[in-house]
This record gives sequence, C-alpha cells and structure tokens, in this order.
Amino acid sequence: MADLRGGAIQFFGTKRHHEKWLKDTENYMIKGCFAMTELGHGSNVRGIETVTTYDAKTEEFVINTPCESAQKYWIGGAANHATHTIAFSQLNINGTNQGVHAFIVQIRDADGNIFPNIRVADCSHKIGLNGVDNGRIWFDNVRIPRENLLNSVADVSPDGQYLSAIKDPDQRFAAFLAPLTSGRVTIAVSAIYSSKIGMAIAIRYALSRRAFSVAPNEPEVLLLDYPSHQRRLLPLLAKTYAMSFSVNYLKTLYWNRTPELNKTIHIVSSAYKAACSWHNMRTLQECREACGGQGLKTENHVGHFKSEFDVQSTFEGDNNVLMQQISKALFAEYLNAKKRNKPFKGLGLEHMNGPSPVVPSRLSSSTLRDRQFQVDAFHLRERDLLARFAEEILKLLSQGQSREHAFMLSYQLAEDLGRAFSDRAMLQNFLQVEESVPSGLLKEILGLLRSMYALVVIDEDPAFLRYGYLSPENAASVRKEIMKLCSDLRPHALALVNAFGIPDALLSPIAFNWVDANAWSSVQH
Ligand SMILES: CCCCCCCCCCCCC/C=C/C(=O)SCCNC(=O)CCNC(=O)[C@H](O)C(C)(C)COP(=O)(O)OP(=O)(O)OC[C@H]1O[C@@H](n2cnc3c(N)ncnc32)[C@H](O)[C@@H]1OP(=O)(O)O
Ligand SMILES: Cc1cc2nc3c(=O)[nH]c(=O)nc-3n(C[C@H](O)[C@H](O)[C@H](O)COP(=O)(O)OP(=O)(O)OC[C@H]3O[C@@H](n4cnc5c(N)ncnc54)[C@H](O)[C@@H]3O)c2cc1C
Repeated sequence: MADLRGGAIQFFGTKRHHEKWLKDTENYMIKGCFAMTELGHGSNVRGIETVTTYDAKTEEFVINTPCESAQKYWIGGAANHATHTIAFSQLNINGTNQGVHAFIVQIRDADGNIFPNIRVADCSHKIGLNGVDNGRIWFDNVRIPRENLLNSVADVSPDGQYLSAIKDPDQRFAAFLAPLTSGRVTIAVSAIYSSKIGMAIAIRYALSRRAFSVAPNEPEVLLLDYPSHQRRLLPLLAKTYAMSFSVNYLKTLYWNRTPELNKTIHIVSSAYKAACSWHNMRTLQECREACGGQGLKTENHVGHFKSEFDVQSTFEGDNNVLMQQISKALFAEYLNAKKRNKPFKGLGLEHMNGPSPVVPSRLSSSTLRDRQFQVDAFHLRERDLLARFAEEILKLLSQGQSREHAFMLSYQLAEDLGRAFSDRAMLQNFLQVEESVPSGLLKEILGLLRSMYALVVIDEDPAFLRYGYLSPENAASVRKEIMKLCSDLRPHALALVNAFGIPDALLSPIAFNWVDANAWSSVQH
C-alpha cells in the first residue's frame, strides 16, 4: 500500500531517499507498494526467503526469489497499479546473512509496463477488500543501485563492507519492524470507526423495529425494550466507547513518539490493534443479527462490513501473533524487576510495586460500580497472571526447555495475560477521559458506560473465577449488575450513538424510516 511504502521510506530511508522519493510518492507520481510478506512466510518476517547480494564491481544489489515459497504475496497495489515496491529481503554480504533489510525496487514504468526480471500475478478474488489489487511478485536477479538500500539502520559501502550502528541483530530487526506500528495504529482506529457505524445502525433500528405484544391490544414491543436485546447491544456499546478513548490515547502516544517509547508503542499498538479488530468483528456480527434479515442487505452495511474488515485481524500482523509480543514483553519487565530488585516502570505496570489489591467479599451494587473496585479487580488479575506466567516460564527453563519452547507451551497463560494487560490499559484510558469531564449528566453517563465496560470484562473472562479473584456469588452479583446497567443506559442509547457524530449518509436505510425506504414508490422501475 502506498502509505506503507511512503512511511517505510520515511522510517527506513535517510536524506537521499527522502529527497529522491517522498515528494513523488506523496503526489502519486510514484505508486508504491510494500512487499514484506511471502507465500511461505507472513508472521515470521525473520524467515522470509528473498535473498539480496551485493556486486561491488557494479555497485549494485541483486535481488532474487530463490523458490516459489519466496514469491512476495498479498502485496496491496502490486497486481495492477504499483510502479515501485519496498522489497524486504535477507541481505547476504560476502556469504554472511545480515538479516532482513528493505530495498526500493521499480516494478513497472510510468505506463504500467512490468520491468524486466520482474514477474507479477494477482492473488485473485477475496471474501472482502476487493477494492485492493493484492498481487504476487517474483524477482529474477533484479539489479538495483546501491543507493536503493533503505539505510537508516544499516548500510553497505561501495566496496561491499556491511556497516551498522546497531550491533545486536535482534535490535536491528526491531528497528526494521518499527514502521509497521503506524499501520497497526491505523487499523485499531479504523476498526472502532466501523464498530461505531454498526452500533449506530443496530441501535437506531432497535428504536423503531417492533416485535410481539406482551399483552392483548397493546402495541408490539420495541426491540430495544427487550432486556435481552439491551444485553446484546449495550455492553458492546460500552466497549466501543472504551476502545474509542483508547485508540485516541494510542494516536497521541504515536504522534508524540520518541525512540525511547518505540517499544511501549509496539506493545500497546499490538494489544489495541488485536483487541479493536476482534471487537469490531464481534460487534458487526451482533449488529448484523440484531437487524434480522435487514442485516444481510449490503445497503445496510453491517453485514457487508464484516467481510470488508475481517482482514483487520490478519494484515499488519496476525492478532494472535501480536498478542504474544505482549506476554513476552511483560515477562522481560518481570525479570528486570524481580531479578534486579528494581520497581516496575512502564507499560502501566507500576501498580505491581504496591501491595496486592483485596476484592471485598460482598459486592454490593455501589461497590460494583465503584471505580476503585474495578481498578483493583483489573490490577489483581494482571498481577496474578504475570506472576503465574513468569513462574511457569522459569520452571520450564529450569527443566531445560528453550525460551521459544517455554513460550510455546505457556500459551494459555500468555493469552490470559495479554488480555488482562489490554483490558487494564483500556480501563485506565477510559478513567482518564471520565476524570476530565466536569460533574453533571455527561459524567454520570460516562460512569455508567465505564462500569458496564469493567463489569462485562469481568463477566466474560473465566480467569476471575478460575483463579479465585471472585467467588461464584460475587460473579453472580456482577451478572445481575450488568442487567441493571443495561436498564440505566437504555434511555441514553440514541444519544450515545448520535454522539459518535456519524453523518446520516454514512449510516443506512434501516437507521431511519425503513418502511418508506422499502415502499413501492422507492422501487427502481
Ligand atoms: C509506514 C506506515 C505509514 C502509514 C501506514 C498506514 C497503513 C494502513 C493500514 C491498512 C493497510 C494494511 C495493508 C497490509 C499490510 C501488511 O500486512 S504489511 C505486512 C505486515 N506483517 C507483519 O506485521 C509481520 C508480523 N510479524 C512481526 O511483526 C514480527 O515477525 C514479530 C512477530 C513481531 C517478531 O517475531 P520474532 O522473529 O519472534 O522476533 P521477536 O524476538 O519477537 O522480536 C525481536 C525484537 O523486536 C521487537 N519488535 C518487534 N516488532 C517491533 C515493532 N513493530 N516495533 C518495535 N519493536 C519491535 C520485539 O519486541 C523484540 O524486542 P526484544 O524482546 O527487546 O528483543
Ligand atoms: C487483504 C490482505 C492485504 C495484505 N496486504 C499486505 C501488504 O500490502 N504487504 C505485505 O507485506 N503483506 C500484506 N498482507 C499479508 C499479511 O501481513 C499476512 O497475511 C499476515 O502477516 C499473516 O501472515 P500469513 O498470512 O502468512 O499467516 P501465518 O503467519 O501463516 O499465520 C497463519 C496462522 O498461524 C498462526 N501462527 C503463526 N505463527 C504462530 C506462532 N508463533 N504461534 C501460534 N500461532 C501462530 C497465526 O495466528 C495464524 O492463525 C496482506 C494480507 C491480506 C489478507
């Protein structure tokens, strides 16, 4: 995708690249694409098989696709339009593999003719996102100037010496991956935009659609007056609000990024991209079903959006793989603190430095709605899961397992921990927004939404019961309180979706007068 390519030149490139390529990329004289993924390797970037060598005689790099699994795959824009690509490849200098590097390669001329030694094919029809021409690229010993190596992290001198200020191959690799973060931020934001549209359509429809009377000669009941319908939609609305505040926080964090924050932004963007894209799919499915048959009409968006946005859990990093980055990073923080006897600092783990929170044995309605109880419950879960995860990893290591194998075997606690981290960070983001609002009705309604978010997270995660953070009686109280919160939020449902500020034109006929929209007079004759 052009924006990824432009970003890659900005991040991986240096002055010579910025001056030569950025302007033409921005004004679309150059149509770019981003060729990282291969048929054989997508998540495992370190495993890609494209190989680049250096010819000191001609001061050129030679890029080659050595086998069919090395063909670049899924490359957005490559099938029909892109003139240039950022090709990711192993760099082999004098027989030593220096790891993954990025190169600018022209693949078509301005008239769209494929360049010599380049082969391109289409990835064919997809279940969604068919507006993007995803393509496949083979490089047949393509020669490019030495200057086309994006050299912000490493360089090759004219006589073929490999030069890099980052000696540690892991950190050099990390530097090459850092630009992916902006795409993940974009996807997290975009996922919540589409969740908001789905919610606005489904709730507005539920405020006009009726089904069954509950007493003779009474009007049929509005869908949103069914407690069960409220239970299906309003917790998702609360989560959408929580994630909207969270992606705004992430955008600010990214916008104000510094090299020291790179790692934090990688972890938070991985967590939020996964959480928000999974939430979007779940929300769109529930909204689609809540609209009944109308949810299947493309013009009503909610169903169609599912196929368009399903890819968000995969591209820019598979969600399950990105979630592993969180537990890996938290384990490193745990070792750093415990083994070096240093306080936790960063990633919001400072709560680990204080005493373990105690959850009251009897959870009244006011306690369940109390922000301190909610924060304590989330802190307790994260703290306990991190300790359990670290203990399991250290035990496996002491039994002689490799680090990679230990992480592979501890996936259940890793997934629980990744979720606990993400939920707690989002609750913090929500509370920051709520605290910034002056007392009054808006603050009260935000408090209801925040409590709904926190209690639904507790209700949905078996860890709270599994590890004893809550008793079965307390878990039952949580469930009852959610029903009460649905009834408290019901009167504000329309205002809450209107507050998203989505222009009517971006909603769909069933969000308005769907009888008129389907009247004979509106049938195209
Ligand atoms: C430039 C952008 C401009 C704007 C963009 C707008 C875009 C709009 C989006 C819509 C269009 C999308 C189209 C789709 C495009 C694509 O899909 S592009 C291809 C995407 N592919 C991936 O995301 C690959 C996913 N895999 C990885 O990222 C990595 O392989 C990995 C799984 C994260 C790492 O695996 P591994 O080999 O196990 O290495 P580790 O040991 O885990 O990591 C090494 C160290 O590097 C650190 N690190 C990893 N990633 C980053 C990062 N992004 N930023 C910073 N640091 C990173 C990691 O934490 C490790 O550090 P240490 O633990 O300290 O060693
Ligand atoms: C529509 C679309 C557009 C795209 N655009 C681009 C683009 O422009 N440029 C580009 O470079 N790429 C692009 N991609 C590729 C995308 O980035 C990859 O699909 C993604 O990184 C996942 O890699 P993969 O498809 O090889 O899946 P794999 O990595 O093979 O993953 C398959 C499954 O294995 C699981 N898995 C993988 N590793 C592990 C592990 N260590 N532990 C447990 N489970 C694991 C994953 O969770 C997943 O469920 C695009 C993809 C699509 C579908």
